[in-house]
Amino acid sequence: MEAIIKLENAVIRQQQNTILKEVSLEIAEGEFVYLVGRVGSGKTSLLKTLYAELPLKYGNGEIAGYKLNKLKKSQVAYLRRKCGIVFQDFKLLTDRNVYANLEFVLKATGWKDRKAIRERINEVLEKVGLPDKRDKFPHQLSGGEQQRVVLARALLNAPPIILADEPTGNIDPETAYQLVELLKDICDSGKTVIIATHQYDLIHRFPGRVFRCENGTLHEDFSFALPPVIIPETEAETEILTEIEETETEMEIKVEVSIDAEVINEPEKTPEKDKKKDDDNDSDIVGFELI
Ligand SMILES: Nc1ncnc2c1ncn2[C@@H]1O[C@H](COP(=O)(O)OP(=O)(O)OP(=O)(O)O)[C@@H](O)[C@H]1O
Repeated sequence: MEAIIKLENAVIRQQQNTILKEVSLEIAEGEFVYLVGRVGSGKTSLLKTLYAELPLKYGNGEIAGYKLNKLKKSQVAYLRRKCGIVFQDFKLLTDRNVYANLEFVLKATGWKDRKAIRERINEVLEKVGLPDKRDKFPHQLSGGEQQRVVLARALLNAPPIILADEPTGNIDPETAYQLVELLKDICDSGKTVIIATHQYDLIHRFPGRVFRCENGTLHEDFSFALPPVIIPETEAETEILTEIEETETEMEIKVEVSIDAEVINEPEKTPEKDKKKDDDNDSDIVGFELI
């Protein structure tokens, strides 16, 4: 499939400082992608480069058909319409309710017809599961609900790409799962989703491609393709998992004991001349006899 995001030997910079270099990646339409890495490793800078808040001066980059290194000022707004942005610092406007927050964005992007605006706002609020919160002000919503409204706002112009920087940063684990599940559903409807996160449990629960910012560059990280950690949701699941863990531990102990027994019962094979040396090194076997 054709890549909707492409970087080739790109240098990601903040002011005059190089944050990441030799960055190459290709992301296809409809992919679910995580960006991980330590604090300050360059995740936000990379996302900001993708939506042209930071300029790309060295290397090549293309997003939704726009060439990042040859971008004209007049194209920036059009490129940004291709990206729904869920960033911590793109907060909701506190002086107006949810509906007015969303209406503001639609009007700013050229929507005029009141009926069409109302229908679109109802659609996105429905999508994020908040149709009954349209009249609430941001301070009347929980952190998770506010993040959903931010996501609804990102979806307004039906962008093919969603860029989310730590979208679950300030919300509790269960609400975080619900938000990422929503992002996954959005991805399954054909959009490309990139999430920068420190929460690896999200990756195990909702697998995707993972890229890691490390040592001043970016590489794809395949270690998350290991079997997922199962997180119990109900008391019954917790009991089953505990039982499995206990059985596994019991089996491990049995195996260890039988191996120990074999070691202890094994006939002496050491030639006489080496016996003294072996005896000196066998303190661990003496320990087994205590079992
Ligand atoms: N506006 C700025 N001006 C100069 N340097 C900056 C600016 N913003 C970030 N940096 C620097 O760029 C580097 C990468 O920061 P960035 O925010 O991209 O990292 P990050 O991986 O997103 O970190 P975190 O996990 O904390 O969000 C850091 O060394 C940071 O200090």
